[in-house]
Amino acid sequence: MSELLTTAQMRAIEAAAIESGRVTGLELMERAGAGVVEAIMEEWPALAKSSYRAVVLCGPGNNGGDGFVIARLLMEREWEVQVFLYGAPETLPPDAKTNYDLWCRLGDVLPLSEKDFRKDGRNTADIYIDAIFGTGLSRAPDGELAQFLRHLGGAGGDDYAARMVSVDAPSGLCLDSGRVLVPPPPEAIANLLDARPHGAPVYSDRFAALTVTFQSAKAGHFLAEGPAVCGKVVVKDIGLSDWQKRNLAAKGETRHPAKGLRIPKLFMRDGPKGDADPQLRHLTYDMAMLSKYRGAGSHKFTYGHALVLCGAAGKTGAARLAARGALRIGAGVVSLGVPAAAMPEVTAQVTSIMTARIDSAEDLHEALKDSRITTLCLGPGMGIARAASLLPVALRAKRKTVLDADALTALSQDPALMALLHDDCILTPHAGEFARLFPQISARLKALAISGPAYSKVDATREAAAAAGCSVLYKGLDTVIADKTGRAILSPAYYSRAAPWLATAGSGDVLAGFITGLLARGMPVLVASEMGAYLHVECARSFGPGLIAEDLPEELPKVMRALGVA
Ligand SMILES: NC(=O)C1=CN([C@@H]2O[C@H](COP(=O)(O)OP(=O)(O)OC[C@H]3O[C@@H](n4cnc5c(N)ncnc54)[C@H](O)[C@@H]3O)[C@@H](O)[C@H]2O)[C@@H](O)CC1
Ligand SMILES: Nc1ncnc2c1ncn2[C@@H]1O[C@H](COP(=O)(O)OP(=O)(O)O)[C@@H](O)[C@H]1O
Ligand SMILES: [K+]
Repeated sequence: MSELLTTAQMRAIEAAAIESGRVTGLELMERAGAGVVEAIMEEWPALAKSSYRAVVLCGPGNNGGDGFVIARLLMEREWEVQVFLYGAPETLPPDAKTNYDLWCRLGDVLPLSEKDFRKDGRNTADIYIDAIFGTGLSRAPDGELAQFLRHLGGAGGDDYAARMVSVDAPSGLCLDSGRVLVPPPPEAIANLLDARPHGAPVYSDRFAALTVTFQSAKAGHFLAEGPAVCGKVVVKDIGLSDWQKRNLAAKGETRHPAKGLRIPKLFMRDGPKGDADPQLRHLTYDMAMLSKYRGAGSHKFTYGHALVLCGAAGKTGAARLAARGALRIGAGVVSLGVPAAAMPEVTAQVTSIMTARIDSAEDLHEALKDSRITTLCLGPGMGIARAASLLPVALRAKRKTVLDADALTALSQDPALMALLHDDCILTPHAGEFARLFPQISARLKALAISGPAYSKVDATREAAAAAGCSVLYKGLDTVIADKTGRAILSPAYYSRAAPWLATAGSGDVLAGFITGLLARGMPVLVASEMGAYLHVECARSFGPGLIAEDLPEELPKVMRALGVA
């Protein structure tokens, strides 16, 4: 687990460090610049062996200040360095101005314009440093600057991405939301190189080969367009971990010393270890905790009985996939609740999964008299009408409940059903289902991001969970899981964890099954959901090309063993 920071949290941590008197802003800037140079040499070891040519593009704030440090450090390595500045030197903040002055003893600074930049073959450098905007981006770049960024983004046919190193963020990317900010119409429309219905982003594709950020990755590196434009993200320690740890209030929030803001923390599972933060350990289990008890006295019901409600004949595959996922992940007993007419189809297909005839709400009510059924899963292949008829009984039973697919559609059509959701429910919508369930939140998320911090998928998922009164797992390559109190975990399938083979029919059904199985085993809802999402991606990565949904549960034994589950 690692923590993802918002820009406000980063500022709060930096302010706390500087206020302590143990470090100055200038020292932090020097460490940041040195971190970028180090990351460049690690990424391209050949560059460390000789002197090359760099172009450094500096902006009007401290991101630009980092740029002047980088320019100086590269020149100390006898590189040829060309520096451009967007904005006036006299308005640079103090630390950036100090580094500007230091650089001016070594070389020139040219005003940043596309014309000057392209003159004299300046697009032939070995490395470009994008130090225009970082965490201080407050609105979309517009006018000539937007034009210039589009040029850097490859709009004019020159391709800089393979040699571009962004400091903290590709300039124009909102580090809270991962949205590339877009200048408002009509200017965006006038500048369109690539006409889109809602205006063109400043740039829309891969922008940098490497993005070097400081202390912790920011949410925007892993959300929305962030991964596409950052290339690769490297985090460099600049010595703020004491303050990052201390800046934690009892409920897992960052305090903002200046404004008294309380910002809930955001975690990302990026490995099998869960020990992110002592105060949140209950949320962040190690994978090893999936092991089954080795001593005497445990039996199948120790690991819970999950009931997966199945749809009509010809539509039972989705529920069977979910049930198989729940069983493989370690639920003690898994049953399918099957309509009579679908029973022959289901029984012909399953062996270790049990079946129970459930035609009606009364049948479900009867089945739930068995208190050993701890967990329910409704939705995959169920049909909307069947979901709507079984949901009232299922929700009133107050078991741990996973709601996916048709159950989500049924919920979105009936506010009375929504009102029955409770703490132990988890909704697992993809973007289309999310839009049906939470149309206003979804519209806000889809709107153009013009100013920062832009509304993010984390904001949207937290808001949806609060509105629904239960937990929500909003699927995608940047899956976000939140509970109604605002606790949130990001489960990305990006960068080194990319899992494109998951884009296959039925993979969402298996995810619902994984979460169902973990809930049956007794895990809290948020833990089961984030662990299920993590294992889902791991199974896809482990299997690789050719993956179909059936393979996901079958890959679990190998994946769990590799993650230390005994
Ligand atoms: N916070 C920290 O702990 C540290 C920050 N450092 C660097 O400082 C950066 C943050 O510095 P700042 O807060 O000065 O912010 P930035 O340097 O990212 O940008 C802020 C400046 O850009 C202007 N601006 C914002 N959006 C604009 C737009 N669309 N068009 C034109 N101008 C725009 C603002 O008015 C302000 O002058 C970080 O990204 C990082 O690179 C590092 O030096 C080390 C430590
Ligand atoms: N390209 C991709 N990379 C990583 N994960 C993906 C990708 N495409 C889809 N997924 C994941 O696969 C699952 C698909 O679920 P869903 O949309 O409900 O599909 P289905 O209904 O076919 O099962 C989600 O967990 C989603 O996050
Ligand atoms: K930048």
